[in-house]
Amino acid sequence: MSSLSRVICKVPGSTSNCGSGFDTLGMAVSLYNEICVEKAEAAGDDSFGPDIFAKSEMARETVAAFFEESGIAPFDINIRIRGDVPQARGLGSSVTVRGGILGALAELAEAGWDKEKLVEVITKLEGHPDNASASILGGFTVSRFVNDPAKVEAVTQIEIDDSLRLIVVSPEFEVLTSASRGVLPKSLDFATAVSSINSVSCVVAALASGQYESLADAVHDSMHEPYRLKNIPGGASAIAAGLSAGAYTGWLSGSGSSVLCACSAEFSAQVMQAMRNAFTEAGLESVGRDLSADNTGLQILSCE
Ligand SMILES: Nc1ncnc2c1ncn2[C@@H]1O[C@H](COP(=O)(O)OP(=O)(O)OP(=O)(O)O)[C@@H](O)[C@H]1O
Ligand SMILES: N[C@@H](CCO)C(=O)O
Repeated sequence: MSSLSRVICKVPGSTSNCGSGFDTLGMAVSLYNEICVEKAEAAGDDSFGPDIFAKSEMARETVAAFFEESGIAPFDINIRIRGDVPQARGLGSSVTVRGGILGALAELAEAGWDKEKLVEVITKLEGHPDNASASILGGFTVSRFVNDPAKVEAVTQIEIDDSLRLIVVSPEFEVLTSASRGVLPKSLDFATAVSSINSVSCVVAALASGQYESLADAVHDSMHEPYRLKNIPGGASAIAAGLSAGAYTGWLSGSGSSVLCACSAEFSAQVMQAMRNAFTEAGLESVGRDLSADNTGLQILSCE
């Protein structure tokens, strides 16, 4: 057993799918949670945040997965979380929780896990790799799987510079990913599949080449957004308003409820205002954030 008693990780939130890149594309964003894992006997005060272990089924499931996967004998811990990633808004909050717990526990128990191992285990827990790859590795990520999205085979990571602004607007209500996956169709017709391949290829080409202006009008998703956006009042209008105000393109962030428009810095203020107005017109309060990509991913902030 290591002599460490407390480890703190910083984990960025993420936007996923990026249009039609369902379960495949993700991007870490400059919005963070910090997760503190401490041995129970070393428990500090609650100034960092309250211990969530007893209250959070997700935390307990993640801790159990760590001990099972590592083969290390379980020990008692406390888990504290603080930060700015809103829960159940399509910004990968669940991965910040799972990633922070696993990253900190792996240090605390000297499990020798690298970031690829963290992505593998989080992907198994989440059932898909898109948010996990982005938040742990940073940047824009393309995750490879064959048939089973819970089993990630490889990840390509691409740095995105901060000239690309990510205007994220989150309406006041939560959408649970598990529920939002339930509204999706069982099959798609051939024309929809072809159009989705075209859209997602254009997004990947623009982001990989750094020619962000070729994102213009790139996202035309008919795989998941139409089914989900109709349950988010103002969501489709917010993306359309952002495009009219000068954004290159826009998408439903993850499974929602946040929507995102990508633009150059000169348009960011007007794009955000237009997007927020669309939610106001739909009768919803919203929070707007002008973000960039995070190219670092999970970081260990301190080990004591
Ligand atoms: N700060 C937090 N503290 C405790 N639990 C959290 C926290 N943030 C998220 N969670 C857990 O994660 C759940 C939300 O996960 P979910 O996958 O539904 O949405 P998301 O990860 O925010 O969005 P998406 O997967 O679409 O990007 C919450 O219901 C809660 O169980
Ligand atoms: N690819 C996932 C991301 C949200 O967790 C989905 O759209 O359901």
